Amino acid sequence: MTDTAAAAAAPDTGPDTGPEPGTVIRTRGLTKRYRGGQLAVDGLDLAVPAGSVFGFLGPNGSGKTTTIRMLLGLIDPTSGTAHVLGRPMPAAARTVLPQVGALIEGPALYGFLTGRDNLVRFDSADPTADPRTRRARVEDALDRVGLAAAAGRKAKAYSLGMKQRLGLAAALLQPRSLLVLDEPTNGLDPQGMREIRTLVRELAGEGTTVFLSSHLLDEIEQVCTHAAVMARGRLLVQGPVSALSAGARGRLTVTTPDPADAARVLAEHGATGLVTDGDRVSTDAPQAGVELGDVNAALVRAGVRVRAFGVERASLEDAFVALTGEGFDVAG
Ligand SMILES: Nc1ncnc2c1ncn2[C@@H]1O[C@H](COP(=O)(O)OP(=O)(O)OP(=O)(O)O)[C@@H](O)[C@H]1O
Repeated sequence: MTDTAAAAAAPDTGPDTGPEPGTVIRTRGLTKRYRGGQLAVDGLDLAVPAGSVFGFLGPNGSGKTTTIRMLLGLIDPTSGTAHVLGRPMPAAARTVLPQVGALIEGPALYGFLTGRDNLVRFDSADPTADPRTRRARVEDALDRVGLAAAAGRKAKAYSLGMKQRLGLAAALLQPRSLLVLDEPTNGLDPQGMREIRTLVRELAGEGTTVFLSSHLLDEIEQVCTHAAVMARGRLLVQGPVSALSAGARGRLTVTTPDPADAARVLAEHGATGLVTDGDRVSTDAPQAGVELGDVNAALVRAGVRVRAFGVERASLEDAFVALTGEGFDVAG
């Protein structure tokens, strides 16, 4: 039996506690072991709040695409459950998927057709789409992704960024509650990345929940309200991006012509993680309860000439390093 046949045969109920209100995607113990034995996703408990831009972050091979394929009912989990828009997947795929716009592994476009005609083709393939309003839907979708002016050009002449936007336009032909985008900026130049990020922010502003996978930490920081971090098929952490970054302490940096004295004074005040680099001495940010002004005063009292003094906010990357004890290796 194929995966799809198994999915169709599965009943629309399951041995789990069901969805949660305000949660657009909920998985419990979601696990996928491929036939070759590879454990791609291992006991994933994911909760994506309605209205969030949710970044699904992890190095290549960490299980992001496999998870997305299970969420969309394209492959069956080995065990565990997934609810999307409150319904179990893959059992409820037929009712759920029309409300979900998805862009995975690049859009399937006909290069010899214009951008507009590609959208007409997508719309015609949708049995629920009224042919009488097709033109308006297509023009509206082109407009939303900023391709109205280029709509009459053949898709093969489009840049990679334009092709991605055309794929998004196809996903937006119908109103969607949820957009699922697998590495939407992969392979794009900085301008193309900016276009996609702007579009994602706009869509989120209109109330669409966006679930996007990425291996780029700064991308997640720039566009996402929430994030989950995957490594080797397991979920390391999830939550609001601000809370994830806050989990890491940030760094206190002192710029001074007297770095050796500064390092000594900071060490005497219990600083950890001391690093001296030329005229900059940095340490882990002091624990809560330590008054930064006191640290600065101690430096000055000891004769250290302080040129600059400040705490740099922790980034998501700091949080990731703190969590895993290793850098974020995109090569996986
Ligand atoms: N069809 C398959 N059969 C066997 N193993 C697979 C299959 N698809 C993926 N894998 C393996 O499962 C693991 C997770 O892959 P997956 O593609 O889900 O990761 P990813 O985080 O999306 O990475 P990428 O960004 O490279 O797609 C990898 O070790 C991969 O080699």
